Amino acid sequence: MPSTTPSDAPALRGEDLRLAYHGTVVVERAGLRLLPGEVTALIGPNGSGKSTVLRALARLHKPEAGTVALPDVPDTRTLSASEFARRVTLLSQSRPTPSGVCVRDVVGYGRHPHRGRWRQSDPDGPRAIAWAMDVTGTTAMAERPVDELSGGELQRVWLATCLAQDTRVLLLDEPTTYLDLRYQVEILDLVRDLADDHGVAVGVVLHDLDQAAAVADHVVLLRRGEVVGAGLPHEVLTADALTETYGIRIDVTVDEHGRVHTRPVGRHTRRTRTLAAV
Ligand SMILES: Nc1ncnc2c1ncn2[C@@H]1O[C@H](COP(=O)(O)OP(=O)(O)OP(=O)(O)O)[C@@H](O)[C@H]1O
Repeated sequence: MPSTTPSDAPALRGEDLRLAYHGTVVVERAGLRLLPGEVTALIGPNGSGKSTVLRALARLHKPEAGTVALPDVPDTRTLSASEFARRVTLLSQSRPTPSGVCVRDVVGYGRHPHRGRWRQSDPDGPRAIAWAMDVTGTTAMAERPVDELSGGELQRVWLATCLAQDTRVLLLDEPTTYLDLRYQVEILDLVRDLADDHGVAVGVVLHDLDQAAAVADHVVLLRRGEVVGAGLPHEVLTADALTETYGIRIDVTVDEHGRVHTRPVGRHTRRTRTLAAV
């Protein structure tokens, strides 16, 4: 993946998005700007509209109002599916698993937009596929059928498929779901590297607020289909905003490195026992 010069112009922009299912509006006036070389985390409770926004940015959900724009394309609806897929990719929450297809071939699906309708040659394909499999730790399973993989292995294969697509914008819907701790950390490190070293603009939905604070340059907080906070992690992830948004008490601390840590306080939270009480 080539590196590029960082720029202040958004690599992908959603403006004033109104999104609905069967006439029921679930997201209103949402705006989002993904900058090259930066990671933007979308956070918010279940049903707040994160996936719907991400799908709209990926052109998989047609807005009732508003636009999705690339730097040189004011309305991405004017692009063909392949043109758009060469510039933006989405790792969605769930995908049907093809049966009897090996990992290498599934990762190769990511090259479709580069091959065109007549399956022209794709000289960069083998290198892109090998790189995507390498950085996601899927090379060793290249010949295995994907329908035999665990949830976490499959998640890494789908991520490899997105990376093989070699786009400047990467959208990830809960990419750490199913992953054990090691791969959660490795995938988020990879996301950071893609932004830092390759100038990729990343939009990522995360439920883990500490992960969002650690990996993201910007955080966008959604509540009931509205953007209620956007900015640097320590600006958005405040105890008041999180407590109000999630409906439970959430304590927030900022450590000496400026990193935000959140702590939901529920009735299950064990009280600290003092020695005297034992
Ligand atoms: N296919 C659908 N048909 C009708 N309503 C839907 C559909 N998909 C989502 N919704 C509704 O749209 C709203 C936003 O859903 P969305 O999946 O975007 O939320 P989310 O923040 O990603 O949630 P989660 O954290 O649970 O994944 C919810 O009220 C949800 O019930």
